[in-house]
Amino acid sequence: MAEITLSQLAHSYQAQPSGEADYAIRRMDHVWEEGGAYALLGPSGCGKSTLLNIISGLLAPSSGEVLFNGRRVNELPPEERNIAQVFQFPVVYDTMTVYDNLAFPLRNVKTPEETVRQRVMEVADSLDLVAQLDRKARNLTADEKQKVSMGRGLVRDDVTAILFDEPLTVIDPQLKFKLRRKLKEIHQRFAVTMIYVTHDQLEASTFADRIAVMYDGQIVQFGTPQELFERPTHTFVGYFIGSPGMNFMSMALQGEGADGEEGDELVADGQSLVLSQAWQQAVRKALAQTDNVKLGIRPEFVELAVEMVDEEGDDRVEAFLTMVVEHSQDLGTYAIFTLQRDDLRLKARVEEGHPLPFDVAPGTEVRVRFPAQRFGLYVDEYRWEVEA
Ligand SMILES: Nc1ncnc2c1ncn2[C@@H]1O[C@H](COP(=O)(O)OP(=O)(O)OP(=O)(O)O)[C@@H](O)[C@H]1O
Repeated sequence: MAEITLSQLAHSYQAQPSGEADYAIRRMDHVWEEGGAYALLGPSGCGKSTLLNIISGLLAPSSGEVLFNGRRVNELPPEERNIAQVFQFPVVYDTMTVYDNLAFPLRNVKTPEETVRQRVMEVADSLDLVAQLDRKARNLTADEKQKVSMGRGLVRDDVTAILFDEPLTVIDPQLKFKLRRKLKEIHQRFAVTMIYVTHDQLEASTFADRIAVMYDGQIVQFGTPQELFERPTHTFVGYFIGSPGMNFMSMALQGEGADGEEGDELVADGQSLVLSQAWQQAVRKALAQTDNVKLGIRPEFVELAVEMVDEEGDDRVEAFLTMVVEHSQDLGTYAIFTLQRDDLRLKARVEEGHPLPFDVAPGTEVRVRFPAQRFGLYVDEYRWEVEA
């Protein structure tokens, strides 16, 4: 096992990259601590497989270093890096039995047969493969074959890390949940560093203690599932994590000031928004630097009221405005309301017991309130902390 450090790492598949857009991995520094259960989460094409292949040595980075326990391994070929990799599709020897498939990585490094037997039985037990041990791999279902692939990754206890590249793609949906839990149990049992690549947030959060969210060749946030949900540090994380994702309102100054300069009224997607003093100051400061300023709030934290309340004196609330329910989606135990006012659209999650019914009539006017602590200010897509 090892700590894996990526230092000033960058990779382009082009021989002569001319700009940032030509890089599959933009310059990054990152540390995967020894023994951690990590997920690398991001949309298709963001660079996840490229990053795994650089760690395992299948691909040499254009620049930067990969270090295992502080030692540079750039020059080491994959077989000397001791990384176990499990791919999307099963890699098994069809003519061998399940037992021999699982034993293969151990026998390869001349492990005594008694140890082989012990480890194979332990891994087969963890993955519910004991009953299949004597069967030829070619007679297995796709699910079972992928379990054997995983088992081959897990069987050696001297590996630097195990990298899983979307390992559950071929697995039956009903089994996926079970296998994710299994992998988590196995992590606890064997305490090996695991990096699990996926584009599925549920898969990432059931498996990992910490998730690295990747977007456009960069890790834009590294944190616990709760941190990613509660304090996304990049708009992409807000949008990608959660269902539906975070609401973002583009901020601008409106009206006409003296000498034809831009006005002084703060608007959110064209709507004037009553903001507390601290937030007004922060948004104005950001707008003095860039046009790309957004306020973000998750649908779960948007508060709705049908009656007017005295918000001015309520220091729990950072901002409020009046909107209309465009439509509602009843999802059984909660509902998602789409709220609208001219160009501004927001989603709000409404729980059972709320004074508004899930089938609220479209056109109903509601008071929308944004609680303090739940608001985020995003400047050029990155979060700024606001002292409220
Ligand atoms: N061998 C290659 N040659 C050229 N470009 C490549 C190669 N492999 C990947 N790319 C490009 O590099 C970028 C990152 O691809 P990568 O496969 O690492 O992403 P990913 O996040 O793993 O995507 P997916 O989830 O679809 O596998 C993409 O723009 C992709 O088109």
